[in-house]
Amino acid sequence: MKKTAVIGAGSWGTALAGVLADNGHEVTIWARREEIADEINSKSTNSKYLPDIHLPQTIKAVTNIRIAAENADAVILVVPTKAMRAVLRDIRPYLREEALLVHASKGIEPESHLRISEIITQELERTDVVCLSGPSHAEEVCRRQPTTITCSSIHMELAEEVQDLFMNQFFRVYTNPDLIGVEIGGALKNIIAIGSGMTSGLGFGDNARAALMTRGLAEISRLGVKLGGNPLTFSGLSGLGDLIVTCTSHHSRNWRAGNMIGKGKTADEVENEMGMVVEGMRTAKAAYQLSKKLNIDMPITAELYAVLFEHKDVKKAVEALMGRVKKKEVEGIMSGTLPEGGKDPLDQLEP
Ligand SMILES: NC(=O)C1=CN([C@@H]2O[C@H](COP(=O)(O)OP(=O)(O)OC[C@H]3O[C@@H](n4cnc5c(N)ncnc54)[C@H](O)[C@@H]3O)[C@@H](O)[C@H]2O)C=CC1
Ligand SMILES: O=C(CO)COP(=O)(O)O
Repeated sequence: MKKTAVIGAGSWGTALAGVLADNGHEVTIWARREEIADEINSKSTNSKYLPDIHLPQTIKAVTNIRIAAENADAVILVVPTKAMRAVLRDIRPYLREEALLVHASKGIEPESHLRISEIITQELERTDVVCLSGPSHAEEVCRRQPTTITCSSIHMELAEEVQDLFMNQFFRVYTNPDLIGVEIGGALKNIIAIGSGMTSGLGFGDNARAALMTRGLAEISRLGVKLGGNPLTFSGLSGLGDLIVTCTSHHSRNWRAGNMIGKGKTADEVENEMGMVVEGMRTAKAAYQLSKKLNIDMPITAELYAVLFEHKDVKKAVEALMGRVKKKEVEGIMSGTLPEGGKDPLDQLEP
């Protein structure tokens, strides 16, 4: 039994707190708002973020980050990307050096273009962080429905500790040493999920969604490989797996946001209405900036950026994508044009 602190009492932090409590760990969840902590402590519910869900009664909530962190053996950071730096600055004085450090957030910071583990390293001056990422809607995890997920770190022994911490009969955890690929896949699929929601909002069907997901995965992989990710990671749980779960589900806030935009709302209206984080919006800005800086072709991201930040009409964005110049479908070994810096995926397949 470990003392664990979950930092962030939104849907995902609360769901992960439930898994840890099911596994017999002591769980303290840090909530920013008093009323959320009170509700968790008095009723074992978090109705704003997870309506109709009863949490294990052993979960305790606090609003003082020091109390959550100071005795914890493992600290799980689960706040939106835009809040991560401020939370890290608040928690830093109370973190034990030997505490296992995990994050489960999905995003890239605009302007700095840093992944979450890089933000953590910058703010805490430690590299011993593990990322937990994969196809996992909080609403289903809370109902103990079968879920698979990946954890990754540059220190694989720590990833294995996190695998042991979370793994149970309904929550199956794999490890993957490719931290760059795991974080990039988890962050960028949210952009494509917004696009998938838009196609439904526009009244398009399965063909459009399949097109967007497949070509979306191609551009996620293109950027991810350029940044140093393993091409195979993008067809794994944190890549294709998470792309499927977010592009095809009404649980996804990114999908729902895109759907509303497809039906005619502006990005600002949607962000105000959602009341929950829509990570894909800011990540679209970061990915667009990165694609320009690194000269990577990311047409779907570029069109979504124009819709979200330059008021481009969604239908015009679809026309632009469909009217692009002729292209070959496959990059790399099959077309004889391996992306610059990319490794041949066939060389990395295990026998
Ligand atoms: N909901 C899900 O099923 C999954 C979410 N994630 C990721 O987990 C991260 C957190 O998302 P959710 O819990 O779903 O979001 P949410 O929208 O359900 O909750 C966000 C939480 O962050 C807190 N928060 C917002 N701004 C803050 C600030 N400035 N400082 C401190 N706390 C702040 C809110 O009070 C709330 O507790 C995101 O990066 C998301 O992509 C990852 C996997 C699954
Ligand atoms: O990342 C998720 C599932 O794996 C949740 O996606 P949303 O943030 O779009 O709800």
